[in-house]
Amino acid sequence: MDTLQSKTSFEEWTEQKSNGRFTNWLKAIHQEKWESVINHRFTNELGEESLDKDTFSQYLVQDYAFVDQLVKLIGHAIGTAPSLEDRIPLVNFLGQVTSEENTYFQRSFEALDIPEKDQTDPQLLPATKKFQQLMAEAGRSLNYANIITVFIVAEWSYLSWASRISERSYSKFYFGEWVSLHANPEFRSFVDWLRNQLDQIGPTLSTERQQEISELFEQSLDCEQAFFDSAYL
Ligand SMILES: Cc1ncc(CO)c(N)n1
Repeated sequence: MDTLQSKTSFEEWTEQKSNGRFTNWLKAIHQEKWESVINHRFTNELGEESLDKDTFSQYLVQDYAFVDQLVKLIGHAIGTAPSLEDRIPLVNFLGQVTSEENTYFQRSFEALDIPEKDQTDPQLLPATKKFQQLMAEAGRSLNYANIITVFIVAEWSYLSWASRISERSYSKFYFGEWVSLHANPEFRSFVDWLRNQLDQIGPTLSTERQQEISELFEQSLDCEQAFFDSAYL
């Protein structure tokens, strides 16, 4: 396990690295939490298709509410991105979430017999509310770096665990497609592009602001962890 302290500044860290990406610094200083999220029991059971159907159903219901807030966050990212060139990949990704991913949820809800009320107005778990609040707050900051930091944790962590379990074939489409939605070449290149956005901004920020971004990255990881944990409550 990495022995880096969360206090290691980006400046200190890059001195020992040639071409160290800002987002790799963020991951390195929160390595333990990162590993815990991407190797969560939920992802392991999903990868073995041994995940309990009710556990997955509850997770999907909560996640659809997460996705609604994520769509709003992407809207804020689009509005605060520095140029049209930067807005376009965000717009395309937003299009995917609201088409392919949205219909994945619709088809899964039907296959899993999820009541209408749970699809449109579910009882939110505390972890879902907390994550929504973090995204809403980042959106309200109207600060592109803050906004994409939360966004990066969400997409990069999903890419990481999904890639680990994407080799096998799945008998249930709602398991298999949930993995392939987060482990395909287009998604991979979007996540890399998104990280690059922050890799470019990060090094230009003051040490204090870099520390704030690091804290936001950590809070986002905490939200991911709690979100998976609450599938088992
Ligand atoms: C909780 C959570 N984090 C990240 C993603 C990826 O968008 C998701 N669907 N749900």
